[in-house]
Amino acid sequence: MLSAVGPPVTVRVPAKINLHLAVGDTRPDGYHDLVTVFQALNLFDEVSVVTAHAGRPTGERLATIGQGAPGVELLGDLTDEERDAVPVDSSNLAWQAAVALAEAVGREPDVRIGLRKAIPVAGGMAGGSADAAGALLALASLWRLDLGREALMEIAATVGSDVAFALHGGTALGTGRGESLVPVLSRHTFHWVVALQDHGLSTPTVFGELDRLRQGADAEGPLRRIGSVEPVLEAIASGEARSLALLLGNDLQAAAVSLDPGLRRTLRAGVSAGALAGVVSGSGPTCVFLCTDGPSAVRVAAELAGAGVCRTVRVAHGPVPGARVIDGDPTRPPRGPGGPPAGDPGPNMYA
Ligand SMILES: C[C@](O)(CO)[C@H](O)COP(=O)(O)OP(=O)(O)OC[C@H]1O[C@@H](n2ccc(N)nc2=O)[C@H](O)[C@@H]1O
Ligand SMILES: Nc1ncnc2c1ncn2[C@@H]1O[C@H](COP(=O)(O)OP(=O)(O)OP(=O)(O)O)[C@@H](O)[C@H]1O
Repeated sequence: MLSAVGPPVTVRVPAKINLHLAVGDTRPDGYHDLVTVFQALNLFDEVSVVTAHAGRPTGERLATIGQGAPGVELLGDLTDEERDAVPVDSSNLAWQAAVALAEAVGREPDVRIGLRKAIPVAGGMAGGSADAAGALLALASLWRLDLGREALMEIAATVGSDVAFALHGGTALGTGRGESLVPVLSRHTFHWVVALQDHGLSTPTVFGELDRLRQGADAEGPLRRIGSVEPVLEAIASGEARSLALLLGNDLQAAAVSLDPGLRRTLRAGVSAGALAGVVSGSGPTCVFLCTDGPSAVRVAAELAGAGVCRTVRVAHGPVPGARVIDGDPTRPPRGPGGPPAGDPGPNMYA
């Protein structure tokens, strides 16, 4: 186990889905203006940070596990494919967040970051962005920074377009690149089935494919774009799953399906299994299916799991809060005698 200076701080951070994702044309900076409705679901990564031994990472390839030098490591029982999909060098988004925060406060990123992942990688649920948000909050606690959430969200926006929402959580209207957020009233719980694939889709590739389809489509008439966001906000406020189901939409879906045609079968199978509606989340390939209630979601998940259209399924609900410190906050007492909350990752990785 790593021997490290001081106790680690652990943050739990949720996955996101997009209930509505309207994509504008390409901006001069290469991004697209978005109007999106994010919702955080109870599918979490955990990010632990601890002060590392002195010494800087050697070049691009950060120190390997066990040496206690600054760097990133993956925790928990991941398959080889999952480990291969997540870089543990300086390109890891949690590390990039640590560097961004360290630069913002004028210190060295002398930390070891441990990631316990449950959010699908490159799945359209902002798994890497969630780890970046988790690292920001955990380090703000470890370093006892007097930074409000607004200041963290500004730094988050420099790391990636989805990182600010991973801090914010709940349900929110995102504009700009997706980093400018306004909370959305959502007092009701919505029940989802999440269909995970055995592969990812590259976000920039999906956006590029949408641009290509839109250019090509001009010859045969414009590619349909999803409608305005106001009805979606009203449906969320009503808590009526059937109303919201009619309004789920994602301009990136056509591009994701163009790159991964099997998603058509997945989307059909979810509705055939009893979901009210399905949509690709973000840049995909994860598909999410809105169900009438919890028991219905369990039934849909069971049927979808056997339909041969995805690697596995999860039953989830939202909204849930954004990134939260769950252990080690030096300014708060440790977790109570009632033992760790459900889903605890087990013994402290740095113990
Ligand atoms: C698809 C969504 O997940 C919807 O929430 C996000 O827009 C993507 O957020 P993200 O993965 O954090 O994206 P970033 O890491 O900021 O950008 C990755 C790449 O996606 C494309 N990108 C991303 C966001 C955006 N508003 N327009 C874009 O065109 C750009 O090619 C960019 O270089
Ligand atoms: N901590 C991390 N966890 C997962 N992927 C990471 C991480 N750091 C870097 N990456 C890289 O970022 C890529 C995108 O990861 P991510 O899981 O955020 O995709 P995504 O869920 O599609 O994101 P989005 O929904 O924002 O498009 C992955 O292919 C992976 O190589």
